[in-house]
Amino acid sequence: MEGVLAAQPYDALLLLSFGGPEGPDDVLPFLENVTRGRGIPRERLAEVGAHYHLFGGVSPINEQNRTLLAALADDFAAHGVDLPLYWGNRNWAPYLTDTLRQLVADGRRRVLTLVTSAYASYSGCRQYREDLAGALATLREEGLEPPRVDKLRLYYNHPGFLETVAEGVLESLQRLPSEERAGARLVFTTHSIPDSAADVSGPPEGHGPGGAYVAQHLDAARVVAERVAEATGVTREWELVYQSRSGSPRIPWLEPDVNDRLRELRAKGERAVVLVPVGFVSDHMEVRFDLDTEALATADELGLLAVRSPTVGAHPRFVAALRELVLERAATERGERPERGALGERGPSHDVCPVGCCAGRVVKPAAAGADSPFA
Ligand SMILES: CC1=C(CCC(=O)O)c2cc3nc(cc4[nH]c(cc5[nH]c(cc1n2)c(C)c5CCC(=O)O)c(CCC(=O)O)c4C)C(CCC(=O)O)=C3C
Ligand SMILES: [Fe+2]
Repeated sequence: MEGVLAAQPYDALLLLSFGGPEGPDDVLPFLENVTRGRGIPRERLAEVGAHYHLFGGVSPINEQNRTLLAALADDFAAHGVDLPLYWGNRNWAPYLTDTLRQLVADGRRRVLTLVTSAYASYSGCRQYREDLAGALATLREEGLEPPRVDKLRLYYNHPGFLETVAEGVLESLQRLPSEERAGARLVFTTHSIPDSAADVSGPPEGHGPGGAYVAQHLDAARVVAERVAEATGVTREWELVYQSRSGSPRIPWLEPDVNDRLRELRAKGERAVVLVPVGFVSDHMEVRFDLDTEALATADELGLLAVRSPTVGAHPRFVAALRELVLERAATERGERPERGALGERGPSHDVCPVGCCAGRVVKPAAAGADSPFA
């Protein structure tokens, strides 16, 4: 038992996520929320709306977050961690601003935030910090005293994340016919983002082609590939590809696209692949549609054997990792020097985003970082 002091000085953990529609009528307003003020072509919106309608207008992401919260609550209780859990989203109810009002009403003054993105990028890191700043500013305008808000370090290279991904790959290999297993390649996937966003992802000293976004994914993929090689005794080829591109076709985004790459691999005579969505933390729409529906259909047409390995979701080892990260940060805030687990070559990420980290196209206030206008 870690004991009730373990999470001090924090008095709440806030799960901050993307949000998704919960029925057909929600799809369009949700997409309008997502794309407000961004240059997403109308046709792309209609196309993405159709993906949601294929699933009854329901994104799996909200249910996955409810499951994660329940698993965190159980894990915390089992380890004597007394930290109330809250949940707010960027694009759909429960909206972040409403959740922060509730936190204040409940008397919470020191909040630690866990976002459902494991890597550095504008969309996965700074934009969530901007969401926090916007919500805190609203509270202040309403005459409420905003709580102090911190954000957990990026967890893409935490042992409990990467070991869970590797275990999923090993299970997935078992789903291939035994004679195809040894030859199967690992095709890691993540969300494509504009090259210009990738280049400025992470702290300024790492800005340059691909930035921290690409470097972190390559580091994570390498660790997983090595674990799988050790466990199977087979060193197989691996690579990182991209999916879910949107935006104007004239603007360069990270490539190759997973579907294009599957075609090339088949043309080169490859027979089997494991698609590893290492860039995502749950089987939300980008996984269910862009991989399970579209990429697996591409593979099928090509006569390429393909299986998709699981995301970490609410796997107990990942949930334990989140608890470890919370306790680590709490200890750091108390002035202790806790162990900070990290696999791969890049070491543990910073606790506090420096100025210029994951820069956006325009400078907006962002909370929970060195440039936060809030305490
Ligand atoms: C890096 C990244 C992550 C991973 C990190 C993280 O998890 O945060 C992520 C996650 C997600 N993205 C999601 C959905 C969407 N993303 C869109 C648009 C965009 N994503 C981008 C990047 C990312 N997105 C970018 C650069 C755009 C272009 C517009 C813009 O600059 O903002 C659009 C608009 C239509 C379209 O263009 O596809 C939608 C509907 C959902 C929910 C899925 C569900 O409902 O289950 C999730 C978890
Ligand atoms: Fe997205």
